[in-house]
Amino acid sequence: MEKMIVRGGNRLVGTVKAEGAKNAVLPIVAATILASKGRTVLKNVPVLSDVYTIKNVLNNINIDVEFDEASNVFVADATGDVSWETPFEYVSKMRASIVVMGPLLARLGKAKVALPGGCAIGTRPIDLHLKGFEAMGATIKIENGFVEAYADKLKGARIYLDFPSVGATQNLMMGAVQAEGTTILENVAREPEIVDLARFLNDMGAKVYGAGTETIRIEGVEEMVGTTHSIIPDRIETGTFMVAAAVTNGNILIEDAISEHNKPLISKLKEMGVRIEEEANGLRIIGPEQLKATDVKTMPHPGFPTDMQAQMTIAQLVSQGTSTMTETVFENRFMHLEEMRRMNANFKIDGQTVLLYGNSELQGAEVAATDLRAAAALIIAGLVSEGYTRVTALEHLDRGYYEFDKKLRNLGADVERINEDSEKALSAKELDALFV
Ligand SMILES: CC(=O)N[C@H]1[C@@H](OP(=O)(O)OP(=O)(O)OC[C@H]2O[C@@H](n3ccc(=O)[nH]c3=O)[C@H](O)[C@@H]2O)O[C@H](CO)[C@@H](O)[C@@H]1O
Ligand SMILES: C=C(OP(=O)(O)O)C(=O)O
Repeated sequence: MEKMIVRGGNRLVGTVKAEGAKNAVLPIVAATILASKGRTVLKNVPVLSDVYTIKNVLNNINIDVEFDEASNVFVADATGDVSWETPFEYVSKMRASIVVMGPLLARLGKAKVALPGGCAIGTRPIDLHLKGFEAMGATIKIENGFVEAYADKLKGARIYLDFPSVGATQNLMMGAVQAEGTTILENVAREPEIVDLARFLNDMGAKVYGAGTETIRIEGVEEMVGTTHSIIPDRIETGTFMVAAAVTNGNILIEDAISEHNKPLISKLKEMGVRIEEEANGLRIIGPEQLKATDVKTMPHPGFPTDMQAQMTIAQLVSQGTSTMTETVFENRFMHLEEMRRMNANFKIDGQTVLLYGNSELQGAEVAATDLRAAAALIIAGLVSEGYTRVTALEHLDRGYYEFDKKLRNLGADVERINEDSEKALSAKELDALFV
């Protein structure tokens, strides 16, 4: 097992590049199932453990996949006999695996997928996905932890989502591309990752209109064909570096960052005194000497993203004055703050809202990542804490951040990723020596 050791106190200065977006690539890889003809070539695919999980899911259903880490190119050939069953092993590892259901149902008329269950951030049901498939004529059976769906041919339908769920929007879009007739999806998710998926599907031959708005219309087509597509930059990885620069009084350029995708975060950071400038090849972030307090509420896009909530709370903790953070998307996403208590953070949780008392004098401590964004938030906290912070459970970090330690080090942070056992043997002097 590995842990991240962070020594606080350094400003982040320099250039960092945004990877391809995890939350865009996962459904897009699932969509390659639809291509009964031709190979699909995906570019700008990030090297993340979640990408390997979805790759394994595809391998398991007889799709040929190759991923070249050096070039970030992922190739999928789904022209063979695709199987309808995806094993528990991968779905249990990564909830996003559920998005193979729509493409399998569209292509084969049946799909069997392990029920994903909840995770550290909330219960995460899939009722909206299933209700949508039912409205399109599918029969759903839930048995022994698996959900099975059958429909000789899905039929176009008008479906209103009770909540603009990202996964349900993607699953239903992919189910509808080969359905009979027209599907209208209302109150859908509007995230940039939905738009990227729609572009990809359209390049494969689909007729998807309105992605990025509240209503998506899909005209069913007969056939989907492999294509070439480049994944959009990761707005959450970008946002994570924006916050890291903001709290360290840093000055960094995030190459390939798209400001349009990060509007709510940019607006809040500006309110806190951060300078954000658009440059030809990305976004420059200049953190102030002292951040100002601000109140934030997470919402579906174009609201403030829940995936930036944990990182933002660290900025709020070190800002001047009291801030609030209200989490409306997931019911249990303040777990990182319980860890932050060990780092001397001062806050009070009241239901969905946390009151963050600023000017916290954060102190290094040993803390465990409870989920992916908690991992990034705790490491950012380490950057502005006195002394050493040790962050464990890095398997969460690796789901969504490529070489996070190396990228931070290149920006001047004192961060080392080492084996937990070897760290136990290090004296204080040897720890200091890690960073000279
Ligand atoms: C791989 C991926 O893209 N993951 C993102 C996706 O997750 P995911 O697609 O799982 O998130 P959803 O938008 O579906 O979930 C949002 C809320 O809706 C609820 N819900 C969802 C589906 C359903 O059938 N019933 C239901 O009640 C969930 O429990 C949650 O409270 O969007 C989330 C919200 O922006 C992000 O945090 C995740 O990073
Ligand atoms: C919650 C996240 O991802 P997932 O939906 O894959 O758990 C995330 O990316 O922050």
